[in-house]
Amino acid sequence: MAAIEVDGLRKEYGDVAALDGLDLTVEAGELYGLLGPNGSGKTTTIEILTGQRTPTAGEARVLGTDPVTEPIEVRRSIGILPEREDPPSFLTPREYLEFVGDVRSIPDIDDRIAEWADVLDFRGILDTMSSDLSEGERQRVMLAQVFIHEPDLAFIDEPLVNLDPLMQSEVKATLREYCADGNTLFLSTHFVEVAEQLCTEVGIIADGRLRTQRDPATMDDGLLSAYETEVAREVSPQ
Ligand SMILES: Nc1ncnc2c1ncn2[C@@H]1O[C@H](COP(=O)(O)OP(=O)(O)OP(=O)(O)O)[C@@H](O)[C@H]1O
Repeated sequence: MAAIEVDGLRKEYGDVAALDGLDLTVEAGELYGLLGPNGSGKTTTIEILTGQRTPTAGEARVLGTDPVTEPIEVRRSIGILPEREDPPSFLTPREYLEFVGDVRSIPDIDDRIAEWADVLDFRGILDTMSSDLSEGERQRVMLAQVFIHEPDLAFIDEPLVNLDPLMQSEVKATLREYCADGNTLFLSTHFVEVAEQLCTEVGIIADGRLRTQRDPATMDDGLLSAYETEVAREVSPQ
């Protein structure tokens, strides 16, 4: 069974068709990157697949479950980090992750908090109010909440945004390790280099449709060239 299957997904916001017949399949164990320009439909795709938004038409399966009819079941079984999401300003990272532990019924939450604070290097700020954290520190706490319940599949919108180069490299290693253990990651990004360096499979989306889906390592001319061709085709169809 594929981890994610999307068939003819369409989403209209008034006159805007954010998704216009999106088809894609993500096999289990892939580190999948959905790459596309601003406004191409990446966030809308993640919102539908994580049960936050209803499509106008089309179907999807996430770990075999329909996120439209069974959104709570899907959200329980996955990890999610939406774009520009922070821990609550009035809680410390420890309090926030304990709260996540309650919501997700994690019995050994104290041990998991210690483990993820080590992996993502934020042990020193566990008891600092989140309002006093830098953007990169908040991003690391949010990444911890994605993985703390050990989901088989996680969705992350722009995973490396706000992180300094050293932390980007740590997070990339963590994401690769997560997939090497047999789990699946679905990332969205508009950075070609992030997709090229990190992902085992990349789908290029433009104007709400999947243009191509490949392993970037097999692209003779590189991902940037494919991206320019697919996205330029959309901007200038001649
Ligand atoms: N809630 C909304 N109401 C109306 N239009 C929306 C809404 N959300 C998204 N759109 C429109 O749908 C299209 C796709 O938006 P979406 O956020 O999915 O793209 P994206 O690829 O994630 O963009 P970015 O890289 O800028 O985050 C855009 O034209 C956007 O303006």
